[in-house]
Amino acid sequence: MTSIDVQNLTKEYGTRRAVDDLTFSVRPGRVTGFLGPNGAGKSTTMRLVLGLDRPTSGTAVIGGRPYAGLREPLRHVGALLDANAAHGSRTGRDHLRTLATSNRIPGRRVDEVLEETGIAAVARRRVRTYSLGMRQRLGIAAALLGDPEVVMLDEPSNGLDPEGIVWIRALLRRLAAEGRTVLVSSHLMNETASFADHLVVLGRGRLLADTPMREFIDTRVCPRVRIRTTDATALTGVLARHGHEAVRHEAGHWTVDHARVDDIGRLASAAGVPLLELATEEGTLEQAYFDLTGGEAEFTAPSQEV
Ligand SMILES: Nc1ncnc2c1ncn2[C@@H]1O[C@H](COP(=O)(O)OP(=O)(O)OP(=O)(O)O)[C@@H](O)[C@H]1O
Repeated sequence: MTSIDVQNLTKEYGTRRAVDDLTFSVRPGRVTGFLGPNGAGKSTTMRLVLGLDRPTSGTAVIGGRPYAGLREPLRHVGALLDANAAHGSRTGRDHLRTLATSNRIPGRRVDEVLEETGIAAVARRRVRTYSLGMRQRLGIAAALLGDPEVVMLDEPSNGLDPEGIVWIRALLRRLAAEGRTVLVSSHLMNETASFADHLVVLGRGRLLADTPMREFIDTRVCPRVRIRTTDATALTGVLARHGHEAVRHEAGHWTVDHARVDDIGRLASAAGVPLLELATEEGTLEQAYFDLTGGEAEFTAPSQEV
């Protein structure tokens, strides 16, 4: 099985260090989400792995070999970096046929990936007439063309409609279940949470985290208990007597940190507090991500009151 291995990778553009001594591996059989604020170095890292740029120092290899050393690379690595990579004057089908021919990929794969990505109906139209979502699907079709063991996608959900978002989620899960190595960058935290098993997070070119997703969330965000009641005074009273602090939210519900739903339920029941809702609120990837990357963003808008 084929891993992507990045070792002490550094890339400088003039005096700017886009990638700073990065070391991590992307393993087969799982989807690895690649996260980080704008300018963190995700695309640069992907370009270095694909041999589209030369590192200042360090190495990036696929199955132990640099991309440039792979024969018929599309049969090993499929990548989507830029949805506008296809020539606008070509049809989608011709674009894929050219890629297939130069990588000795059987012609039937062109029709298969056109079907799989849902663009068979527009395959004979020129790419310049495609919407962003159609271009994105064409880029994904190109990535899948060689039936590769390694798939790298830079923001694949960009421009996709709701049906497309559901489709890409299932596709990524399937590729990983087939034992492929799947690296996907995204700025959409809910999306990433829905497909990733593992996360690699960058900030200002450096590695901030390389952990299973569940662990990433659980170590940063404590789950809390969420409660709705018709008698807030009784609720806060009984909780305070047992050392719990309840926090009121604008929507009308309460939350209690560092508590278990069973304990809070028993206390409320024993005190006769009427409950409309009692649930565990798991931490989200978004909360954990902000906890880690606060201060790592290079470009931020002034904060706004929510
Ligand atoms: N060709 C280039 N010449 C000069 N600087 C570059 C070049 N490519 C990238 N950079 C710089 O390298 C840094 C990392 O950029 P990169 O595009 O890799 O980040 P990213 O994490 O993919 O960001 P985004 O989420 O915005 O796509 C940025 O500061 C960017 O301006």
